[in-house]
Amino acid sequence: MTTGELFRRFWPYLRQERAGLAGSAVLLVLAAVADTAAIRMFMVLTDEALATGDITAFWAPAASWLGIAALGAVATFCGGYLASGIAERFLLRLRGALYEHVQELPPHFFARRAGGDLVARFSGDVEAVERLVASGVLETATAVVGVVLYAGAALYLRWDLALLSFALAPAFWLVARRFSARIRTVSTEERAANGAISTAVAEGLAHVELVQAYNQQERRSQKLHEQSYRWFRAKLAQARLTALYPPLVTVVETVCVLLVIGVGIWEISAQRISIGGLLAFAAYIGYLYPPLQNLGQITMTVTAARAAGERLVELFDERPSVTDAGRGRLVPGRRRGIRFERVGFAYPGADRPALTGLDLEIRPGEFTMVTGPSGAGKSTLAKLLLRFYDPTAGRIALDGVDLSDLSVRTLRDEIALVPQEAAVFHGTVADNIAFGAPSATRAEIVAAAREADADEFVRALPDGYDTELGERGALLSGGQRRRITLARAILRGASVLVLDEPTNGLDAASARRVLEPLRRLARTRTTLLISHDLDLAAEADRVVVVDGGRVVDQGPPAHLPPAHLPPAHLPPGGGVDADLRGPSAESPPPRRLSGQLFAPDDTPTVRLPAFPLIFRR
Ligand SMILES: Nc1ncnc2c1ncn2[C@@H]1O[C@H](COP(=O)(O)OP(=O)(O)OP(=O)(O)O)[C@@H](O)[C@H]1O
Repeated sequence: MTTGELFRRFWPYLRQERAGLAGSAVLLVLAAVADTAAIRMFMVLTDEALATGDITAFWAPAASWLGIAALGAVATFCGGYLASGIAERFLLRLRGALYEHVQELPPHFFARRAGGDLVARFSGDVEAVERLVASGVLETATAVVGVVLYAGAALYLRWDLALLSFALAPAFWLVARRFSARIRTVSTEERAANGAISTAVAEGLAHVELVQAYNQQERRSQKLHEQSYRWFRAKLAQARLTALYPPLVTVVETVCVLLVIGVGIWEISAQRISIGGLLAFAAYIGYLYPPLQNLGQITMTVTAARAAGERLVELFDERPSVTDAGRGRLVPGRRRGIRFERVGFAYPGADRPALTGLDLEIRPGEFTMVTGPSGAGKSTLAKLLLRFYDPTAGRIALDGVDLSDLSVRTLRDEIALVPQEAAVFHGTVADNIAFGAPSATRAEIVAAAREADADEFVRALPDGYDTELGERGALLSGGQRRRITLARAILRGASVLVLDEPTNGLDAASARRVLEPLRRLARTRTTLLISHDLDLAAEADRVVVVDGGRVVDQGPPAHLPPAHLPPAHLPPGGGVDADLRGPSAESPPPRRLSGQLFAPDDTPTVRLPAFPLIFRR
C-alpha cells in the first residue's frame, strides 16, 4: 500500500480536525517567520551597532528582536499544544473505531489470531499511524514552510551565494531515499515481533498454572526470549539507520556552510557583503538544513508507520459475517418459538459443512436439550441462533420472523447466552452480574443472584457484592463462577435462554448446585440447552440428538431410542436399552426420567446408564 493510499484510509479520523490543523499550521509558520525576522534583526544589530560600537543604534533593533522572539515563543507553544491535541484526539478516535469494528467480527476471526498480536495493534500500531497521519502532516507542513522561508530569505539576501549553497540540497533526498526502503523492511519485522511478544506474554500468563504444573517456565521464557531477540535485532537495525542519517546529513551541511564562509571571505574583502550580512546569510543556511533534515526523517518515520498502517487496514478490512437489515419486528412477549428449517452452514474457509439440512422446532416456553457427539454441530446451532453467522442454506426464525430480518441488536436482546466458558470480567461481583443489564439496581442484582443460588456465597466474600473479582474470577470456584453467569442471564430478562454446556468441568456436587437455578430459569423461558451431560436430560421437555450436522433423533428424554448409536458403543448388557430404548416385550415400560433422576433433596438416585458414556468427553 502506498503512503497516499494509507493516508486516504485514515484521513476520515482526522477530517474533523481540519480547522485545528490549519490553526496549528498557521501558528507553526508564524514561529518560523519570527525566526527569520529575528535573524534579520541580528544582521541589523551586527552591522549598525556591533560593527560601529554605537549604543544608540542598539535599542531599536534589540527591542524588535525581543518582541519577535516573544511572538515566536507564543506561536511555537500554541501551535505545538494544538498539534498535540489533534494527534491525541486522532488516536482516541482511531483506537475507538478499531475496537468497535473488531468487536463486531465473527468468532472464527478471533480463533485464527493470537490475542497478544491483536492487543499490540491497538497500542504500538495505532500510535505509529498517528505519526503517519496527524503529526506527520503537521511536521511536513512546518518543515516545508521552514525550507521555503529560510531559502527565500537567503535568496533575497544573496541569490548567487544561496544557489551555490543549495547545490548540495538534493544530496539530502538521495540519502533519505536510500534509507527509506531499508527502514520499511525492518519496521515490518519490528511490528510483527512486537505482536509476537504480546502474544507470548499474554498466553503464558493466561495459562500460568498449566505452565507451572508442567514445569514449562524455561521453555515459555525461551519462547519470549526468541521473540524479544527478534524485536531487539529489528530495533537495532532501525536505530542504526535512524542514527546514521543525521551524521551523514551533518557532513553535507558542514560542507555547505564552509563553502559559504569561504566564498563569504572573498565577498567581504571585495566589499560586496557586510559582516552582518554574511553572518545572517550563514544563519539562514544553518536554519534551512534542520527542516530539510526533518523532511528526510519524516520520510523515514512515515515509511516505518506504513508497516503499522497496513496491519490496521488488514483489521479494518475484515468484515462482520452478518449484515444488519433490521426490518422485522417481534410482537412483545416473553415466550418465543424458534424454528430451524433445512439449515445448512459451513464455516468460512472450512472444507466440510458443520450443518446440513437441519430441521428443528422449539415451541414457545419449551425446554429443549441438544446433545450429540463432539463436533456434531451443537455449538454451531447456538452461534447461528445468535447470528454470529447466517446460515448458508435454509432459514432460522424466531416467532416466525426470519433472523436475517431482525436487527442483530434486537435479536440478541431476546437471547440470554450462558457460554461454555464461565467468563468473569475484572470488576466487582455486582458489575459482573449486571454485565448484560448495566442499569439494574442493587436489589435486582441481589434478586438475580438469589435465583441463581449465588447470594449465599457472594455474601460470604470479603466485600460481598462489592468484592473485586480478578479477570478470571480467581476468588471463585468453577461452580460459583457458573452461578454468577446464570445470575447474569437471569438479570438480562431475555425470552430465550441458550445454555452451552452449563455443567462443563463441574464435579457432580457443583453441577447439582447449578441445576436448580437452571430449572428455575427454564421454567419461564424458551430454553435451548446444549450438553453432553445426559444427567441434564431429565430437566428437558425434549432431547434432540444431532450428529453429522443434522438432527438424527428426538423425543422426550425417557423415550429416546439410541438407534443412531453404532452397536460398538453400546455397553455390555445393553444398559442403554433399559431406560432409553422404549417399550419392548423384555424391558419394562418406559418411564419419564424427569422427577426420577433426583430425589427432593437433589441427591441423584437414578443415573442414566450407558447412553451418556459415548457422549461424555
Ligand atoms: N471456527 C470454525 N471454523 C471452521 N470449522 C469450525 C469452526 N468451529 C467449528 N467448526 C467445525 O464445525 C463442526 C461443528 O462444530 P461445533 O462446535 O458446532 O460442534 P459441537 O457439537 O458443539 O462440538 P463439542 O461438543 O465438541 O463442543 C466441527 O466439525 C468443527 O470442527
